[in-house]
Amino acid sequence: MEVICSIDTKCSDQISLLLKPPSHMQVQKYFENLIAIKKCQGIRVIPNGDYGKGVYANFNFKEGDLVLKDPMLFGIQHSSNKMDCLVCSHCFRFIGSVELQIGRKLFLQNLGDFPDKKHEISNALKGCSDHEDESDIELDEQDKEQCGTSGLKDKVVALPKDLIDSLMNGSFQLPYSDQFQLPLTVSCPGGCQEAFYCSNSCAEADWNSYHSLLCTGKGTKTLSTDALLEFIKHANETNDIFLLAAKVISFTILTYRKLKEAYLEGKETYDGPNLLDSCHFPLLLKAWEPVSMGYKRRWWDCISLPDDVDYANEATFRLQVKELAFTSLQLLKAAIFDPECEPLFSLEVYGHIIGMFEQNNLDLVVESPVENYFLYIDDLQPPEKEKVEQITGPFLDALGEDYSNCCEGTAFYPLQSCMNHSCSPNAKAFKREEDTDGQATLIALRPIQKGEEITISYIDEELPYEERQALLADYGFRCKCPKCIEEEQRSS
Ligand SMILES: C[S@@+](CC[C@H](N)C(=O)[O-])C[C@H]1O[C@@H](n2cnc3c(N)ncnc32)[C@H](O)[C@@H]1O
Repeated sequence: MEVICSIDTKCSDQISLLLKPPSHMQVQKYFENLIAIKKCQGIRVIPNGDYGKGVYANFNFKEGDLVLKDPMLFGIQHSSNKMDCLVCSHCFRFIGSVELQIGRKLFLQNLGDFPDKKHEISNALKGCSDHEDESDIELDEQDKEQCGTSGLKDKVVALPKDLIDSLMNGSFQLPYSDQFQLPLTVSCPGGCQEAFYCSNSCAEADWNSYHSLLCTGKGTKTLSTDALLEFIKHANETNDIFLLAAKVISFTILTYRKLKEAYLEGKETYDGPNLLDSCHFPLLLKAWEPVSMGYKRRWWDCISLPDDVDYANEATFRLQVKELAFTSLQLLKAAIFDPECEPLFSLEVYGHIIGMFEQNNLDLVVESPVENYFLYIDDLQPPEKEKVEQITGPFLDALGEDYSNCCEGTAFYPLQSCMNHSCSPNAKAFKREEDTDGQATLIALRPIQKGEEITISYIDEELPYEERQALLADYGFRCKCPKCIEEEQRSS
């Protein structure tokens, strides 16, 4: 059965305007401004290259030079990764302390069902924060029994619960951990126990940009916390890309409200015809501008067919994806709907937002300081190394193989997402030692001359030709880079 979203019909004119690709002039102006603000003068975005817009060198770069640091516009840590790493919900830097990271992971891996344990987690964070946490919820008897003593996964070694607690509350310090200091945790200003930050400025920026509408705490600006919790639960159980789409919608609504306030105070003007006086639609278009620049296709049209779905069932699969998006959208609408921003709640817009992440496919990865900590201990000289390992060894054993998982998620980077693909790229995303947050860092793989296009590889470029082309088909193109042309000619 076809999915019908009434807003798609009701707001069709505004939706067309929101989804219309920006003109070359708009692209040029937007990126010139962004590059000036971000002070990344080494690049230019040119709107009308061979494959739409692309990024070009504005300087000569040597091999290994930093080409660009690109702060994300929207990002999420994967729900499944939240158990492994405690990171700032805004910049994705690791927070607390090495002890907290280790203790929290041991604590959570023994609790089992993570999403339902937020009170316990919050309680556990007491003493590792620069804020007094008001929550005084106690673990129930079953949890107390489980934690650190039973219910442990295979291969990992049990540690006493008191020891895990003392790691988390800061009363136990691991040797040499002062060499790996992390920012203290700052709680969410809305009082939820989901978001934590590395600084007040990150907490404030996140609140003002997205989180005030998506917070489940007492200070939230959401319409219904229950509806929001339902939306989050659905996303966690199906696809956490919906959480990222919710951030985009929340960002646009909050930006629209700020623009409207400034407009009503006479501080903001807008050009062009006033399409809908009551909702200041041109202001909504302006709030949407950063999103309008991202390359987009409808999610259910562009998502690749999973290996276990037969081509004969493709139409059914795409319809199921559309239905899933519709269910998610209805839950989000119940939580944060704003009638002045109604077109944002159309399935057409929601599908394109999610499709934007699908087409740009930019991984968010931040290395864990826990890995560096254990590497440092491993590099100590005897007899100090043996002495220290007597203390750290049991923790390493208890953590098991995944002792140093990175922070992993999905993000949208405004400049990196303008970079076209090459199977023989001249730049790549690469985190240096000093890159400890979620910004994208692009490094030159070989000398790049001023005026040359800067390309990255969207896939593993070492794969054989046919496999590369199959993976790139998900992005809607066959690669015609020199390496592909040469390999194609050789095989024919
Ligand atoms: C992340 S965007 C890159 C920016 C894009 N050119 C734009 O105009 O916004 C990815 C899309 O760019 C196009 N693209 C990127 N690299 C390409 C290539 N080597 N050949 C053909 N199209 C490419 C494809 O349409 C792809 O889905």
